[in-house]
Amino acid sequence: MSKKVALITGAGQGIGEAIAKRLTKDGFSVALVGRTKSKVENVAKEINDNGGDAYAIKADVADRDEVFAAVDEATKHFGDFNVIVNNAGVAPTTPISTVTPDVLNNTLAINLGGVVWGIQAASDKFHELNHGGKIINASSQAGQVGNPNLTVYGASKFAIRGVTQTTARELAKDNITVNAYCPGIVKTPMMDDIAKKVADNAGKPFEWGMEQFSKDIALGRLSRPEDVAACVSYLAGPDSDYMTGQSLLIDGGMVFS
Ligand SMILES: NC(=O)c1ccc[n+]([C@@H]2O[C@H](COP(=O)([O-])OP(=O)(O)OC[C@H]3O[C@@H](n4cnc5c(N)ncnc54)[C@H](O)[C@@H]3O)[C@@H](O)[C@H]2O)c1
Ligand SMILES: CC(=O)[C@H](C)O
Repeated sequence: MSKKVALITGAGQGIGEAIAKRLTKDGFSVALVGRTKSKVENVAKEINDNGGDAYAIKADVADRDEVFAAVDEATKHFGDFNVIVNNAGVAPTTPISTVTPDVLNNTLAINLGGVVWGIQAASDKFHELNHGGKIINASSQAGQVGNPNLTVYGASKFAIRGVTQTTARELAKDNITVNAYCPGIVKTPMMDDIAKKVADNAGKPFEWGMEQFSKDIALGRLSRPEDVAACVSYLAGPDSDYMTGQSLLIDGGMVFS
């Protein structure tokens, strides 16, 4: 039986890389999408060198045409298309006084636009292939509770939960599920960058910046990209066939009042 095909955006590092490797372990062929071709090519090579079936595609998720082209290219390469993980995102640190039209528009174009174009391209492809599929979106704990200094980022992540619910209701009749994952504080370049900027703004060391986000974690440790990938593995697999419109909080034991 041929392998199922998953496309992961932002797969050149961090959580996206971990998802690509986990879905490979789960038996998927994986298309890795990123703005920087060399980054996704490096991850694809590592996966293929270890017996996987990976293919790298350059695309900017803020560009609707490039997202549609990436889904078409993945389908042409592998011969089918079953799962999309709209993982790519950016996380500017924006105390409210610093928000500019460019930061707002650019962040929403990537974090929200990238998810909307991914949902649109994937659902169109599932209809064309005359079968259902799974759409999985990256939200965040910052899309469940307000984090100081993350107004723009948090707004985009709250929005993804709404888009997940609306499109889940629209697409359910075609056996297409739409869910989101909401990681807590995960040790990746994105999180390091946020912690550094928050610390710099306060004139404090990097460790203080990270502490501002990790002090609420009951387990007392940051999440790892592979912890998030385990949740996406569930959402991409048959055990979640009955679920849609959900935003799963994988918060590393953060306890929200
Ligand atoms: N790290 C965390 O603590 C955390 C927590 C909750 C949610 N998330 C979410 O998980 C996802 C991955 O986060 P991460 O920590 O791995 O981030 P990261 O910055 O380490 O990696 C993100 C990847 O996405 C790519 N990317 C960014 N903009 C793109 C675009 N326009 N087109 C294509 N690729 C693009 C980047 O090049 C990078 O390779 C993001 O959506 C983020 O919001 C992260
Ligand atoms: C701070 C946070 O929740 C991440 C970046 O989504």
